Amino acid sequence: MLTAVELHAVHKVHRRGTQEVRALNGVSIGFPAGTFTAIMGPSGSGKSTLLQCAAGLAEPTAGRILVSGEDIGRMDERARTALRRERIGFVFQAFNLVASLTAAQNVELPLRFAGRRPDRAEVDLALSAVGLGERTGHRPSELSGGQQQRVALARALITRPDVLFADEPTGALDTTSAREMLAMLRRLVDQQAQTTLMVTHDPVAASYADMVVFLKDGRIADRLELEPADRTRPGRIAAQMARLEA
Ligand SMILES: Nc1ncnc2c1ncn2[C@@H]1O[C@H](COP(=O)(O)OP(=O)(O)OP(=O)(O)O)[C@@H](O)[C@H]1O
Repeated sequence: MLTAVELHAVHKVHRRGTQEVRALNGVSIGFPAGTFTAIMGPSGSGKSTLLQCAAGLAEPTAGRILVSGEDIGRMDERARTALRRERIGFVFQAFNLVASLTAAQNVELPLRFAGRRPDRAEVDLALSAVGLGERTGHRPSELSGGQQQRVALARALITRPDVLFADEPTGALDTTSAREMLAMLRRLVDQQAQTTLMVTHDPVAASYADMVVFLKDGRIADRLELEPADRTRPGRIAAQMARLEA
């Protein structure tokens, strides 16, 4: 199986004034293409830092990161920008939509940044795929939280990225919208082999993944492989989290 993202002995030290915080402390792991991984761990364990480094949004202090087999540390700034714009999709807890633009214009943005003229049919299709075909002309303030996050998902996927990164994508959603978003992410993996890495605190959200990686103190503390029968059965994941937080 191809590995979409590989981390080799990755360290990340954040400097805050004279203080140093070791957010990642020698993380080595591969994420197979076409799979859905949830990253869990106590607050401050390094989850967001891992995602930011793997996506090329933050630079590791040491170690190597490969995306689709390419070492992103060896890329010049131009290549890294192109990687971020065209081969990586990102969804955040705060939807980060541009308030003055319509849903369709928000989805078009990554294509414009990549220097491509957006194709209206392509944008409409992306919004239909997330169930928003009727709302392409709405502005974010005219959409519910769940709908705004679906616009953000369509925007993240419009460039057909190798990897979709999601940092607490359901953190700001009500239970029903959260389940819809998770089911959508799962379908993308099952039907389009969309490699997905998601940081979450929620064992229910993690239970939609194929694998759960647990971080503690910047290291991988454990992994749990999930069978389809485990989906939406968060008990084992919650128990593992409780052990890590004990
Ligand atoms: N930009 C930064 N500058 C300084 N320290 C940082 C920075 N980003 C993260 N840290 C520190 O690095 C450690 C890991 O942070 P990170 O956000 O990756 O953890 P996390 O597991 O995602 O936490 P949470 O679940 O609370 O979001 C924490 O101690 C955090 O305070």
